[in-house]
Amino acid sequence: MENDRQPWTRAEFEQKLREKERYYHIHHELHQLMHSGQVDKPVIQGWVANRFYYQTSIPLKDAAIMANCPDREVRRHWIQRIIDHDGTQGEEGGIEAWLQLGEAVGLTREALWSDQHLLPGVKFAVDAYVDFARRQPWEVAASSSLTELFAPTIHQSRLDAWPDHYPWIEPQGYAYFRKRLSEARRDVEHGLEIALDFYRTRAQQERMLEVLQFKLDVLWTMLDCMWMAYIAKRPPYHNVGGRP
Ligand SMILES: O=C(O)c1cc(C(=O)O)c2c(n1)C(=O)C(=O)c1cc(C(=O)O)[nH]c1-2
Repeated sequence: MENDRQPWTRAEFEQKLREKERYYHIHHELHQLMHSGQVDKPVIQGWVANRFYYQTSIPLKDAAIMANCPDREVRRHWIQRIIDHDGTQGEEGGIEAWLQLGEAVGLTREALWSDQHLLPGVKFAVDAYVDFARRQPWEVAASSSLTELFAPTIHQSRLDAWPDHYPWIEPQGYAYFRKRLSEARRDVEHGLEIALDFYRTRAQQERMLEVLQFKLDVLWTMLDCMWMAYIAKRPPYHNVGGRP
């Protein structure tokens, strides 16, 4: 029977989470094209502009988790994620670093802040992530951030491959990816601890795999939308004269 099944041990459960790497957006064809130097400037610009919406939504997502969390110790820890992105006096943070990435690929700050390049499907996917964090128990929402288990590899791969393929990108643009290498590892340590403590029964553990899949779907869907717009050159309303 469903409830009679043994829970996975912590090590087994962590292994199951790590196996989800197979669906990480590092394997999306758009990321593969970007990684192998096969996209042109407008594609990189489109990706940077659309991802900006994700970057600016992450602190809203983390604030929603904190708003639902009665545990002071957890909040003391979790607040660092908001500071990482929003910055603080003397330490500008990830959103500023992403704006510099925008400038390094030839976009203005105004273009990023105005969302003028933001595709509706990317917006829907990112909003679904923030909405999930607002509605779910804080432990569940917290564990959905665990796609970050796989993020240092993708950040490192950009640092390794992009300067050769895209020499026109100004070097200061890479600070964001460098900064995230250590931040993501630290976030994952805390996120894993929460998830491994919270999901105890086998049914709960399996539910956690679905939560992680939801987050993988968010990331994958963002790239599907960008693929349609920038690779297939079929942005929304392309056959009826473009967006109003
Ligand atoms: O560039 C990427 O591929 C990537 C992926 C992810 C992720 O896996 O969610 C994050 C980030 N970057 C990132 O920079 C970041 O700050 C971040 C926060 C979170 C989160 O869910 O709380 N994911 C990610």
